[in-house]
Amino acid sequence: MLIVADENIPLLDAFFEGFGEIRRVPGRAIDRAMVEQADVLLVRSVTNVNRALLEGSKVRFVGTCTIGTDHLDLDYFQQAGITWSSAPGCNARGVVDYVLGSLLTLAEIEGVDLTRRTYGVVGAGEVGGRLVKVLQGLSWKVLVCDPPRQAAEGGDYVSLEQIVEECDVISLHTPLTKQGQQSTWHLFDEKRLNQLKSGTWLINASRGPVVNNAALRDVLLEREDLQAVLDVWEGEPEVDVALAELCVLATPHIAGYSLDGKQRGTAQIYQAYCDFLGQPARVSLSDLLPAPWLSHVTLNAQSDPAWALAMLCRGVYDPRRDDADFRRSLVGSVSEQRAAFDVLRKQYPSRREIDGLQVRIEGDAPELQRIVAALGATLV
Ligand SMILES: NC(=O)C1=CN([C@@H]2O[C@H](COP(=O)(O)OP(=O)(O)OC[C@H]3O[C@@H](n4cnc5c(N)ncnc54)[C@H](O)[C@@H]3O)[C@@H](O)[C@H]2O)C=CC1
Ligand SMILES: O=C(O)C(=O)[C@H](O)COP(=O)(O)O
Repeated sequence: MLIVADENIPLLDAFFEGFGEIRRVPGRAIDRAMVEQADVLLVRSVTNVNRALLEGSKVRFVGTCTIGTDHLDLDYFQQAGITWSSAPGCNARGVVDYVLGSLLTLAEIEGVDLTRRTYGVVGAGEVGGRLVKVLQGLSWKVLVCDPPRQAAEGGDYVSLEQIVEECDVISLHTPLTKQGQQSTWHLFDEKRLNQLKSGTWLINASRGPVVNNAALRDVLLEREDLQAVLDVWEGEPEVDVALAELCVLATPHIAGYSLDGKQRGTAQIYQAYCDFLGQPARVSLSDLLPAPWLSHVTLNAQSDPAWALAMLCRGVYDPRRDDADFRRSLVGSVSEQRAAFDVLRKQYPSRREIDGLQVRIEGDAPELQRIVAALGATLV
């Protein structure tokens, strides 16, 4: 049995060595010849898996250790009888932590009180839903736009127009879709970007083409009042360097790159593969994840709540380092810049999730308790 796998999938041996030969290959280089004799193909977001890649191969199971599925041709899988799985929610918390870190940076630069802003979350699934919970837990005002969920379940959702009209901060968490009424390709096009109210912060950690990058660059050049944070780019690994330079934070698609999230992705695909084979899972992620570098924090009850929020978030993850590393890579030729994008992702440092923290508060401090609970950390 042959498993062809993206070399950037962590814990491949720990989870898959019992099933057969594992052949590790660079994700962007995977081609027909590489998969022809494979029974199982394990990928990340950088490999387009479609008829052109798989037709004539032995592949019967495709797993992507990611949340997004826009690189998979699911219609073809169905026609060809190929079982597939993604890893829903695996790195959602990492993205939430990225957004929190971005908000802290924006607030510092702009001299703004985060408690007084109105937040718009577009797409309220695994990522957006968790982000909404955190923001609401902090008692910040949040509007949520998710037309598919609104149509399916009803509930307290608003239109995208209302988000654009009323929100000071807009964070995008939709999948990338190109068809249908709720298509998200260029959801933020030139027209919508021009409608953003004065002083809006726009954060995109979903997929690059959800925002028209060329239009965003032009709008940012025109309007100094707007601030953008981009983790994902149209055409990545190539990025519009001029656009990156206009962003407050620019990062190479690492919002979800917590160690926990990446390893969870592999574990979920392992579980899906065991289900496909009809056999019990024998390997458990909890036995494999290392202890976090920072696990216990003690706060004095007199701590300033804004300081405590920033300290707890940044103690675990601060996107400014990723931004600095990325900016240093935006030099040289296009091919050097493309290579650097992938190297930064491949060599990404170990990063954990904020909700893994255990926080002790010395004394009675309801406001601090609320912050700890909102972050999903454990009060001990
Ligand atoms: N930057 C990064 O590192 C990461 C990026 N992602 C991206 O984030 C996306 C969202 O992730 P999840 O929340 O886990 O996905 P999800 O599938 O759980 O939720 C997506 C939500 O978006 C909603 N939606 C779809 N079309 C919409 C539209 N036109 N307007 C508003 N809402 C719409 C859906 O109804 C759903 O509730 C993924 O598809 C992936 O592309 C995910 C993980 C990491
Ligand atoms: O899970 C997703 O969806 C993501 O965007 C991942 O963070 C992408 O990571 P790679 O698969 O590109 O390594």
